[in-house]
Amino acid sequence: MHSQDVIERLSSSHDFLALTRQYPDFLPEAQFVISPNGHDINVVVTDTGIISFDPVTKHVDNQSAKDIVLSCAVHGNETAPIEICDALIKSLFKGELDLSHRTLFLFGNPDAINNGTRFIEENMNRLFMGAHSKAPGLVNKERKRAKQLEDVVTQFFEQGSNNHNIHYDLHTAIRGSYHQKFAVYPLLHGDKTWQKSQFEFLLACGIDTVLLSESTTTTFSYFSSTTFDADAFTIELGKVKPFGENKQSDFEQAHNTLARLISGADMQLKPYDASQFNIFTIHQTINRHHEAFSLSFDDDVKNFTPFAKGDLLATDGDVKHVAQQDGEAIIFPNANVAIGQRALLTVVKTDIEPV
Ligand SMILES: O=C(O)CCC(=O)N[C@@H](CCC(=O)O)C(=O)O
Ligand SMILES: [Zn+2]
Repeated sequence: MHSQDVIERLSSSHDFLALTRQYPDFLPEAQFVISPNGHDINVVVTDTGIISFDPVTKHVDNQSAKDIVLSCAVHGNETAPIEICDALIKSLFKGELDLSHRTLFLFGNPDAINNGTRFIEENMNRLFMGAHSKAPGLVNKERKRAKQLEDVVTQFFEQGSNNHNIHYDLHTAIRGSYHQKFAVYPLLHGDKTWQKSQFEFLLACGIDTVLLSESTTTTFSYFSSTTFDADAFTIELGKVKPFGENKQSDFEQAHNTLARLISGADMQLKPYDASQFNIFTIHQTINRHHEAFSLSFDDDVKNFTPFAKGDLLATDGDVKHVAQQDGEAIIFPNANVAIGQRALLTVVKTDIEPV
């Protein structure tokens, strides 16, 4: 495959996901201009799963410019976000969607998409903030890919307007959830504080539940939030399902709101009203340290299930982890994580005043 082949394939099929899945390891760089609505858009394919769209004719002034990263498939089997990004990319090619803001789309882990699994060797969403290169170094494809994604995002934001950086990292959760859609707001540093406008955006996507992280992490959204001052979230849009099994209506609000964001259309946001949100703070992060690790509850127990103070949550070797407060709820329980990794979060309700 040569650059010209990439350009020809995309010009005729508009299907960057298919091209990515056919060539999960490598695509040659390609740069070309499309004018689906008479407005030139500069398209750059950097590699497999990495494509950006830049409006040559600016529709917005510099003060309103946004540089937007939409990533999906950082976990390969989380298909609904892949379908949303795929649809947005096709709409841009076909001219069904206008483009007002530079937008970078990332299909994070093409091999894992094809494999239908969360990852191949290592969970990529623990490899950002340079973790990819810490011991044992760039020893597998996921580590190399995490580094490449960091580099691409760095270049994208550095070449942008630096006016308003945005990164929504789209996921779906392994378990069902009492709150179907929710976002993780990464820890904010310095005088940065939670943004009302972002809560309004989330609500327009159908997300009324937000978990405030209180620790540094090595996730993709934390990387963009911390390094580029981006409004960045991990966004959980529902439950993991294979391709073809996602109910489109469940994702319509998120899809339409992202489309409006990219196109510069009126976002139709409702003014922030705290009573419309469930806001939690992350209370315990329970990592697995022993081979013998078990959760105290079944696989069908949903995210946000509350426990009573003293209830056993997990046993890690000889250590027993219990709920420390009444109503402490579980998130992302997974007994099968690698040793040293996060096996469970707990959250408790909180109130905040975003600005
Ligand atoms: O459902 C699960 O157990 C995991 C869903 C998922 O992939 N969640 C992200 C959250 C990242 C964050 O904390 O910002 C992850 O575990 O990577
Ligand atoms: Zn995920």
